[in-house]
Amino acid sequence: MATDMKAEAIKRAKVLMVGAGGIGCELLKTLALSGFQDIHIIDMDTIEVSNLNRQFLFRQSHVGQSKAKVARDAVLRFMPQINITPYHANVKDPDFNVDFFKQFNVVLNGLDNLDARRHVNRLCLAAEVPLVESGTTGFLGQVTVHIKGRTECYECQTKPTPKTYPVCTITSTPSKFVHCVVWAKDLLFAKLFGDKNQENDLFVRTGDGSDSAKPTDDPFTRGLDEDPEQYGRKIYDNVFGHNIEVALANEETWKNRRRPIPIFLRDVLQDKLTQQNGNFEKNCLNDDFSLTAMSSLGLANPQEVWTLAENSRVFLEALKLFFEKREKDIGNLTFDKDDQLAVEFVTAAANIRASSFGIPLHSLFDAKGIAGNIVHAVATTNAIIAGLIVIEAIKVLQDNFQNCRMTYCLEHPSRKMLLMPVEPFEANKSCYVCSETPLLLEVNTRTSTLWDFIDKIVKNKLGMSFPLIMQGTTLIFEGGDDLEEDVAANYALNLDKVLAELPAPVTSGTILTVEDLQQELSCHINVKHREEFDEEKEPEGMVLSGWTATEKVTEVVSNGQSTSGTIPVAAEAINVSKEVDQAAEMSGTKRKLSEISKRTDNLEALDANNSINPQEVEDNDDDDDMVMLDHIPESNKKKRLH
Ligand SMILES: Nc1ncnc2c1ncn2[C@@H]1O[C@H](COP(=O)(O)OP(=O)(O)OP(=O)(O)O)[C@@H](O)[C@H]1O
Ligand SMILES: [Zn+2]
Repeated sequence: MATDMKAEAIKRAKVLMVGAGGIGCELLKTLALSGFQDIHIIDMDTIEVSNLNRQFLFRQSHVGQSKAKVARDAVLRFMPQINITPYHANVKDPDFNVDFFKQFNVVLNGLDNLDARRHVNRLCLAAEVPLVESGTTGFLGQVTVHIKGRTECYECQTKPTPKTYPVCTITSTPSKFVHCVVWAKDLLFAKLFGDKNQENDLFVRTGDGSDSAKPTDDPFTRGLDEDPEQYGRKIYDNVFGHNIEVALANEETWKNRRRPIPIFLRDVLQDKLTQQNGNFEKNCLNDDFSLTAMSSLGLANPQEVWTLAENSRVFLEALKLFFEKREKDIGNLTFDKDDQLAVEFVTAAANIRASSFGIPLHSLFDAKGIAGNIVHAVATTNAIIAGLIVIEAIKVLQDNFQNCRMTYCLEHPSRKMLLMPVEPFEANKSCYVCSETPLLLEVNTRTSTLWDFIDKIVKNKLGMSFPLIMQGTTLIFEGGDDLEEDVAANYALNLDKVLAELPAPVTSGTILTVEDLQQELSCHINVKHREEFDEEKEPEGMVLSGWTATEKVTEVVSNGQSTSGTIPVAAEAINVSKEVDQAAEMSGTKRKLSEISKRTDNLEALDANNSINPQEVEDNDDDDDMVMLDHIPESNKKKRLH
C-alpha cells in the first residue's frame, strides 16, 4: 500500500532540476529510473571535454552542445516514455520567475556556485516549493532539505567564506607555496596582463606600511624600444631581485624569519637567453589557450618539478609569448586555469618566488591545482549524492517531512558510517531571507557612494540581481534591463553621489528598503554612520550585520572539479567529520539554533587551528572555496571556471 502511494507520488510529481553537470547527470538518470515522469532541467552550459570523465550522459560528439538538451536525449534513449523538458539557460533569467517555480512540486539543485544556489533558494521560498540542495567536493558531499516554515532556508546560516590571506603575507613574507601562487596569480599576472589601472599591491611593504620598494620609474611600463624579451628580463630582475633587496633592508621583518634571497637573472641563466628560449615553430597554433612555453622549451611532463633555471626560462618564454602572440589580450586578462600559458607563467613565477623564500618548488600540475582551486571530482560521490537527493525528494513528495534528513557524505568513516544523516535545522529567526529581520549597515555616509553600496552590499552580500532601493517612499535606484532610457540615466546620476548627498539623503538612522522583484525578496537596512574602518579587517569600508547567522562549517558547497582549493578542503574535511560526530551525539533531538551555536563554537576553535586566514570576508561570488587575496576587487570577481 505504502509502495503504491509512493509510486503514485513519484508518477504525479513535476520536478525541476537545476544543473546538469556532475551531480545533475546522475540525478536525471536516477529520477528517470525511479519512475519520475515529468522532469524539467535548467543548465546554462555547453558540454566540455573535461566533463566527459564523469558526466556519463555526454560523449565526445556532444562537446559544444547544450548540457540540458543532450542529457534529456540521452535519458530518453532508455526511458522514451517520460517527459523531460530542457532549458539551455541561466536559472537567473527573468523567465524563471516565481510563477515558473510554482508549477513544480519540488526543486532539486545540482549547482556549483553560491550565487545560483541563493537565487534558487529565494525563488523556492517565494513560490513555496520545497528545495533539495546538494554539493560535492571530492569525497565530501551533502544533501539538505529546505522547506519554508519547516526547516531552515539555504541562507539561514552563513556559508564558509573563501580563504583569503593577509596582504603582507603575500607581498612580503610568504611561508607556503600557496602564498607564492596567490602572489603570482593575483598580483604579478594581474599587473602584467590585466587591467593596468587596478590597485595592485605588488611592491614590498615596509614596517611603516609604505610601499618603499615602489620605484619612481614604474618597471612595468614597457619602453618603446624594449622588445618583449628585454622587458621580461627587466620584470624578472625587478620582482625577484630588486624587490627582495629592498625588503631585506627592513631588518625588523626578518628578525624571526628566514631571510629571502634576491634572485637576478644573470645568476640563474648565464648563457644567452635567445639560445635557450623559444622555438616559435612549435607555437603556430590558432587557439590562444593551446599556446605553450613548455613545449617550446622541451619540457614535457607537467608533473615534474622544474629547476630554478627551467622556471626562469618558462617565465621569460611565457611572458614573451603573451606579448608576441596574444597582444590583443593584454590589459584584459584574468587568470584562467584552462589557459595553458597563464598556468605556465604563474607556476614559473610562483616557483622563482618560492626559491627566493626557501619554500619547496612544485610542479605545474600542483601549481595549477592550487591556482585553479581544483579538487578532483569523484564520480561515485556525485552518484551517492544524486541517490540521496531522490530519496529526500520522495519523502517531500509524500509529505513525509518528519523523516527528511540532511545527509553528509564523509571522506573517512565516523562511527563506522560514511553517510551521516542528521535532522534538519529549524529556520534561523533572524535570517534576512526567510524572516523579516532588518539588517544593520555601518558605513561612512559622507564618503561611500550609492554605487559602493549597490556593488558591495546589495549585489555582493545580498545577492540581488535587479535591486530596487527605496529611502522611505522615495525610489533612489532601480536595476534592470527594461528601464526607459531617461529613467536609467536619472538613476545613473545618483550612482556617483555619496550617500549623504543623494536627493533623499541617506544618513545615520535612515532605513533603506532593498528589494529584488524577481526573487520577491525585500529587506530593510538600518543605516549607521561610521567614520573609520580598519583597512585590513574591513576592506570594503562598510560592514553589514544584523542576522545572527552562525557559521556552519559543515557546508560542502561546491560540486565537482575546479571548485575547492586543496588547502581549504583539508580544513573542511576535518570540520565535516567533527561536526557530524557531534551531530550524531545529539541525534534524536530536534536541533535548535542555540545548540548549533554551541557546537559551532567548538568548531570555530577547531577551525582556528586549521585556518590560514585571520580575516575572512563574506563573498557570494561563484565558486565558493577559492583561494584569494583580500583587497583586490578584481580577484573577488572570480568568473566561473568552466
Ligand atoms: N546560474 C546557473 N544557471 C544554470 N545552470 C547553472 C548555473 N550555475 C551553474 N550551472 C550549472 O551547474 C552545473 C554544475 O555542474 P558541475 O559542478 O559538475 O560543473 P561543470 O561545469 O559541469 O564541471 P567542472 O566545473 O568540474 O568543470 C554546470 O553544468 C553548470 O552549467
Ligand atoms: Zn533563512
